[in-house]
Amino acid sequence: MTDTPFLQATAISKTYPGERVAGVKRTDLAIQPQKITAIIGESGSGKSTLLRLLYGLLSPDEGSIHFKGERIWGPEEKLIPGHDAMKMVTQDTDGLNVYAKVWDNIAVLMPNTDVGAKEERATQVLKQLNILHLADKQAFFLSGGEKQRVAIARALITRPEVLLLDEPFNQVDTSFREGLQQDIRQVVHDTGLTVIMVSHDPAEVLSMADELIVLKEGQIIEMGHPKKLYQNPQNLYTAKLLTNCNVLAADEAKHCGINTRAAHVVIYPEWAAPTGSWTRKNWTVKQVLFKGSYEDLLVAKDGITLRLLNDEPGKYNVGDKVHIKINRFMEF
Ligand SMILES: Nc1ncnc2c1ncn2[C@@H]1O[C@H](COP(=O)(O)OP(=O)(O)OP(=O)(O)O)[C@@H](O)[C@H]1O
Repeated sequence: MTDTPFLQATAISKTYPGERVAGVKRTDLAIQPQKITAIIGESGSGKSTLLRLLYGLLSPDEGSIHFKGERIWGPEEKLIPGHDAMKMVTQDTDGLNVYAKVWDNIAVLMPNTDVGAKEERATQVLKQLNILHLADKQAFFLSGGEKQRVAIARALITRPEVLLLDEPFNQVDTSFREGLQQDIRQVVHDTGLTVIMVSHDPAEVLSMADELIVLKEGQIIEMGHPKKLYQNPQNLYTAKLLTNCNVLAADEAKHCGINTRAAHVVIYPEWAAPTGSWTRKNWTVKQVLFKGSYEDLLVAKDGITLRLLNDEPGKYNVGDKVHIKINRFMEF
C-alpha cells in the first residue's frame, strides 16, 4: 500500500487569455479511485475547465495536478494533449466514423499485433455497453443514445484508468439515459474504473455519483456524498442546484408560520404536505402537474407560492382550499 493520492489538484487556477475572471480559482481536489465523482455547478462555474485541467487538455496558470504521484503536463509541455491513462467523452460524438460499422469504430483503436486479443476485447466492451447486437450496424444509422454508447465503448477499449465525461448524456433521451447510467455504474463496479463526470442534471448526479463536487465561480464550495449534500447542504446555492426547492425570504416565511433571523428559508417540495382535513384551509391549489406516480402542486397564499409533492395523484384540483403542514425547513 502506498499513500500516493490517485488524482490530486493542488491550488490550481486557470484564467483564459483575454478574460478577467478565472475559470478555476485556487482549487484543491483529491479524486478517489474506482468511484464516480460528479462535478455540478451553474453554467459558467468552471466545470468543463476543471475537467480539462485534470485531463491535461489545459495547463493551470498556477498550482499543479498529479496522477499517481506524477505531474500531469498540459498542452504546452506535451505533444499529444491529454493523459495516456485517461479518456474523455463529451456530448459531441463527431469522433465516430459514420460510414463504418460499430465494430470497426471500436476495434480500430486496438493494435493489430494480436488479432485474437483485439476481437476478445472489442466483444467484451460491446457487451459492457450493451451494444453487441449493433456490432454490424453502420454508425450512421444509430440513434443519439446508441452513438453515445459507442463513443464510451471507444473510450474504454484501451482500458483507461480514468473516464472523464463532460455532459455525455445531454443528447440522450430520458429512457436511454437511465440505462446508460446504470451500465456505467456497472463498469465501475466490475472493472474498478474511475469516473469523473460533469452534469447539469441533479437526478443524474444524485443517482450516479459516489462523491459530489459543487463548483461556484471557479471554486469548490462543497463536496461529499450526494445524500449528505442533498439532505444537509451548507449553501443555498447547493440546495438550489440539487432540487427545485422553495426559497422564501424571512418575511415570506412568516406566512408559513416560520419565524427566522436567517435571510432565507428553504423548503423542499417533499417537506411540506397538503392536508384537506384541517379546518384552517388557507392555501389555494393553483396548479396540479401530473408526473405519473406523484403530482407537483403549486399552492398560494398571501402572494406566496409553494411547490409541493403530492403522492396521492387525483386528490386535489385547481381551486381547492388546503391546509399545508411543513415538516422540515432549512435556514440560510
Ligand atoms: N475557451 C475559452 N475562452 C475564454 N473563456 C472561456 C473559455 N472557455 C470557458 N471560458 C469561460 O470560463 C468560465 C468557466 O467556463 P466553463 O465552460 O468551464 O464553465 P461550465 O461550468 O462548464 O459551463 P457550462 O455548464 O455552461 O458548460 C466561464 O466564464 C466561461 O465563459
